[in-house]
Amino acid sequence: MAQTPVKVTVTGAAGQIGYALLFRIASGQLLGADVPVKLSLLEIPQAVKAAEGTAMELDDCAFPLLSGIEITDDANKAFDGANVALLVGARPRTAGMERGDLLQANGGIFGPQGKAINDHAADDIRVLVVGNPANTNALIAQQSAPDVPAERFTAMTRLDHNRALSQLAAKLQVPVTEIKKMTIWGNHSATQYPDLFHTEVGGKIAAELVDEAWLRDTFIPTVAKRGAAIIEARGASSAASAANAAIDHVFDWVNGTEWTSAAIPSDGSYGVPEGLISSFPVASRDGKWEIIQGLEIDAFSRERIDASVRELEEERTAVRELGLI
Ligand SMILES: NC(=O)c1ccc[n+]([C@@H]2O[C@H](COP(=O)([O-])OP(=O)(O)OC[C@H]3O[C@@H](n4cnc5c(N)ncnc54)[C@H](O)[C@@H]3O)[C@@H](O)[C@H]2O)c1
Ligand SMILES: O=C(O)C[C@H](O)C(=O)O
Repeated sequence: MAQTPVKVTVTGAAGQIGYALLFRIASGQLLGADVPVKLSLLEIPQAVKAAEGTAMELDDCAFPLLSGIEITDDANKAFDGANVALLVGARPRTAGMERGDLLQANGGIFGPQGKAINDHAADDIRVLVVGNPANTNALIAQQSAPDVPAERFTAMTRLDHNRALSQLAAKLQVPVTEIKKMTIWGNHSATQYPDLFHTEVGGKIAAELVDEAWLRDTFIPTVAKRGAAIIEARGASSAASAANAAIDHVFDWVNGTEWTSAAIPSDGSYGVPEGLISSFPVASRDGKWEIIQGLEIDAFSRERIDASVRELEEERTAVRELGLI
């Protein structure tokens, strides 16, 4: 273990996603099987004891790559020297609640955490926001961190991407590995647009392999409302699948990929207003996300991308009015 450990800060570490995430980070799945990590767990004071319990279990795994664990309720300490920040801690949506209801409840968490990242994180900090409403929480954190390059703040739509892969694979009876170029556009919400017009299966465009009614009336709503369906079925929001998607997002960001979905700050591509943190088809090269350019967007897709982007603009307006950015 010659390499200096990478410091990974996880907020909401005592929560259910935290429990599904931390062991995978410590085992090397977040950054690579040869990269030592140091974990920093941030929790609210009343959950610090539970985080200590999780840390005891992490110790008991004797992970060869885990070089240390810090636990704190102080964001300034938690992000001090952090190279990767996974902002999970937030209030989860419960049955019947829409993401808009969460803006006020969660907005206050992400401003101070963004400031702590700004003031204390390492120069190469990469931030993934998982806590909902993820895109707008990422925007709040980013706006509170003016010294950190804006593109280091991202939000998670990889779970939506993976859900779309799984639904399409089941429909076409193919392994997920045969599906290429899946794309989620927009917000991590029920307005998101999973796009099959650029997705390829065995070299053919997926939208041409399924009938339009299934695409419009089954596939899109099933993927977009999967979070609510999981809450309905489990009585709690998705946890292991969300942790899995966070691992996928950061692994690909650091190690590279030719095509996936991630919510990153818009540069104006595809008519998405600059600055909104919106999901795009992305590649990762040299440790940086790039929006895949040059895709043709037909009227069906345009309408759906625009609807989700409109929702992101409304959320941005709402948090501006609340004084959160
Ligand atoms: N983007 C996605 O795809 C996706 C998927 C699933 C869940 N989520 C979201 O992830 C978030 C966490 O979900 P969960 O199931 O782990 O929730 P949870 O309630 O089990 O855990 C949340 C944890 O965050 C902690 N917390 C609250 N405020 C905090 C703060 N200011 N600083 C540090 N920690 C804080 C709580 O004490 C709790 O331990 C929710 O917002 C949920 O909606 C997002
Ligand atoms: O939908 C939710 O509120 C939970 C989470 O974002 C999910 O997609 O599973």
